[in-house]
Amino acid sequence: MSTTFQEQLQYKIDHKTKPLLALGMLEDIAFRIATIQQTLTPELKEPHIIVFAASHGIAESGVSAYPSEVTPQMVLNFIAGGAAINVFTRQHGIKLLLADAGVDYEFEPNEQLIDLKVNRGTRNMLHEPAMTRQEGELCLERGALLVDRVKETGCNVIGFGEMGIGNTSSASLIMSKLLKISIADCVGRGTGLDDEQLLKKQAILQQVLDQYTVSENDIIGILTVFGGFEIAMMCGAMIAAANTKMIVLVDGFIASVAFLCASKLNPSVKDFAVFCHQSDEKGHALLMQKLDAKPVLTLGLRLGEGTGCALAYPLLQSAVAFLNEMASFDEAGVSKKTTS
Ligand SMILES: O=C(O)c1ccc[n+]([C@@H]2O[C@H](COP(=O)([O-])O)[C@@H](O)[C@H]2O)c1
Ligand SMILES: Cc1cc2nc[nH]c2cc1C
Repeated sequence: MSTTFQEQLQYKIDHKTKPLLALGMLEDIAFRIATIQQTLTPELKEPHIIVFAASHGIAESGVSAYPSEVTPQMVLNFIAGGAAINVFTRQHGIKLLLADAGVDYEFEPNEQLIDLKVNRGTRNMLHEPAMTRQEGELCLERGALLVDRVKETGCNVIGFGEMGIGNTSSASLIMSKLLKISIADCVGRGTGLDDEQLLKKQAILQQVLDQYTVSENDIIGILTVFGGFEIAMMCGAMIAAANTKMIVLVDGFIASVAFLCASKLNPSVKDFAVFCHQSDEKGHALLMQKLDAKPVLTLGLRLGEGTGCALAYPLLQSAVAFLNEMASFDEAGVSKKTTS
């Protein structure tokens, strides 16, 4: 009797020297990675994380606890190697790429910063759409092209992070619109708003939402109206990564919203995703539920930058290692479960 690939894979996992299912979520991760690679002996090669940075016009309306200039300042910090994502990618041997998707700052040419700048920040969507449709399409295209370049290194596992003061506002609006959920359920404290500031942010975002008529089927239209450049670029990058059968590491709230857009444009991206962590940002738990996702880590992070991807990566390595290296009951001469 012939067995399917999935049956062979499940058999291999189930016959490792452990009680059935005793490696919990590591078994799901191993199953997913092996299925993506269509092999019983998967490998993780040339892991990359790309951080896309962009500025947001809405930031001038008081929706973030930090000023807009933190975005270019943090880009300089990434270049200098001093941000959390630099530390964690160094720790785990992950190659970090930095892309300027649309920061409102003229950086000196620097070989560590990939210039994909579409504009110097989005427009304030309280007054006009965050970007033009052409800009939105350019973001998808540039994100995809960068991933195609990374693919040439032999990379088969890639995570996406972001940096953009104000981007939880864009993410909340996109989530609310695409999933038809009230904005109140999608808005959170972002970089750390207090109760009063949170209510103000919610009122501003409700005003934005009421202002535009865009169909929930028009994904690019929604990205265009609500921004931002880094979210649209992550969306294009995720689709390209899945198209070339890479494992797609999904980070926190903003990256998950980019993934939501990607999955609406191309439902097959879901087969390539590993949801790395449950962010503390309000809205993320509901978004994970709607995507039927069970994040690997719950650490109370709300940083972005792809930090959840970097922190989850060693667990993917463990999942692949147990599948490749652990002995089976037969190999080790260990007695199998007693059957009643
Ligand atoms: O990844 C997350 O879940 C996450 C949650 C809250 C905030 N952030 C980061 O904080 C910034 C956006 O927050 P805000 O308040 O400026 O909209 C942006 O740079 C994100 O990387 C990230
Ligand atoms: C300092 C700082 C670092 C960040 N990294 C990602 N989002 C951020 C927001 C702030 C404010």
